[in-house]
Amino acid sequence: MSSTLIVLNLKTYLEGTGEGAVKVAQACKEVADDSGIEIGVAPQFCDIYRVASQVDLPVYSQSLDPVGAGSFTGHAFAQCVKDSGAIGTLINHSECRLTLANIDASISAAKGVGFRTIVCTNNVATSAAAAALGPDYVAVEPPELIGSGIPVSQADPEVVTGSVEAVKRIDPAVQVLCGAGISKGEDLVAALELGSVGVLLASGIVKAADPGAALEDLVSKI
Ligand SMILES: O=C[C@H](O)COP(=O)(O)O
Repeated sequence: MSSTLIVLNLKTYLEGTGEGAVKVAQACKEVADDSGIEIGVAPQFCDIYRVASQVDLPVYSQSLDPVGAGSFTGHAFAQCVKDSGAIGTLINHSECRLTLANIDASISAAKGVGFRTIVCTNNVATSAAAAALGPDYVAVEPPELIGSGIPVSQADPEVVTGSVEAVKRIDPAVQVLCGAGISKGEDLVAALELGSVGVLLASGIVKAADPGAALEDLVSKI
């Protein structure tokens, strides 16, 4: 496997009892195996167990709450998310934002169960702030480009290069992903050329008529 990382966030695009998520995850696995590129998938909480038990692929939760076992109604408890089969989590996605204190606490909760942590940010300043909290990855995504079909690598390359520089300055061990509007092979190549190690993406693949073919295109140029 190369060190390039692709994480496909399924958001709440898929209805049903998880069959759709399993199908997309299987397509991810096939493309990962064929290309040698690591691909992970982030289904809804209710689909984590089903996806993780049916597909041999890294599964992430879409968020994680900074709570332990106890009286925490409506929260996602790290140990249970892990027991469901996840190996990591997104934290602070633009569509599920947390306070700075809760980002820090969620990273701690995730690390407490050995999770890979991907903290989402919206600009260079928040990328630097997130890096100071020591996650494994910072994923920078300008909110206005999310779901737009306009790749961040084209519309706002400076937010990627700026985040890479800022994160490196704060903690060189933290790696940078970028996302928003990424869907094609040239978008992934551009993301890597801007200094990120991979992409966090969603609509361009999940909403494609053939997600498997869209994934093949995504990895076709590296
Ligand atoms: O988590 C994924 C990002 O929000 C990007 O979404 P998008 O690929 O639909 O723009």
